[in-house]
Amino acid sequence: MEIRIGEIEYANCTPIFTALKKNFDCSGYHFVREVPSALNAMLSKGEVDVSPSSSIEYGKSFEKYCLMPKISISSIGAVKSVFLFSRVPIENLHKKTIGLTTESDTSVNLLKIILKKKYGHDNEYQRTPLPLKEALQANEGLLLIGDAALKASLSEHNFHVYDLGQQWYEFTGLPFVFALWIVRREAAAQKHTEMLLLRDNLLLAKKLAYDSYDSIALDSREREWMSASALVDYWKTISYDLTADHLKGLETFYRYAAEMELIPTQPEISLFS
Ligand SMILES: C=C(O[C@@H]1C=C(C(=O)O)C=C[C@H]1O)C(=O)O
Repeated sequence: MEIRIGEIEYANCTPIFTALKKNFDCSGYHFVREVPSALNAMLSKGEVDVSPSSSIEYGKSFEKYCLMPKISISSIGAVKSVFLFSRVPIENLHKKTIGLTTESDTSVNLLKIILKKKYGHDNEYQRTPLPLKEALQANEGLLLIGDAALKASLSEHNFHVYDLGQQWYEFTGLPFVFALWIVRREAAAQKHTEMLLLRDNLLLAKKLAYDSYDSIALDSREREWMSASALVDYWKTISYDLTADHLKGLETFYRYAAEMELIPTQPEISLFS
């Protein structure tokens, strides 16, 4: 049976998907390229079977999902692609309105936790599709993720910039898990053999990717707007693992999210097998 796989259309997903497509038979896979918020919605509705998706999506609806083991999109410190841009220093953002990218579900909640728990701020939030400069005319701050954040950080501007992976690490001393490979339980049951093979292929693809960042960068579509060496640096910054320490970071994130009623309850972690 065919597996429908979500593919985040950001540079952070290029290594794993390139290695998967290059080294394994993908004829039984149908890939859907989208931004994370769209993939979360498709996963929730059953329009894809499995996807790297916002970690908060698992937290919101864990009963209907399980997780691919040993794989994620995380950072241990700075992440380089999840930024709060601000007209004023972060300490002065109390009561200010912050614009939020329409592409994210996890980082918007991470930002709410950081501003509330680390800085003691209360803020208004507003989703906006506007680019950096326009969004910061209407709001005091702006959250961007993924390629838009990478591009904005490479552009010329005079705003204050805060890396949310770094902010989290300073606050908790733990990794931050932005995305998990979330599997719909229904698909895991119906397509069990195929899903087991995908799990094995993915974990091998992760290893192969770690060893071939240079060659993956040379052929990547991101080369149009980012140098190969900057891409390799970026991929080396991201942690694609899901270790006990990552899970500690994830559970800490869920604990804060539940405390702030951003999710209904602390989710149980259940791994696909
Ligand atoms: C590190 C990143 O992690 C992402 C952040 C996500 C979110 O905020 O919901 C979802 C998927 C990841 O791609 C990034 O996109 O820059």
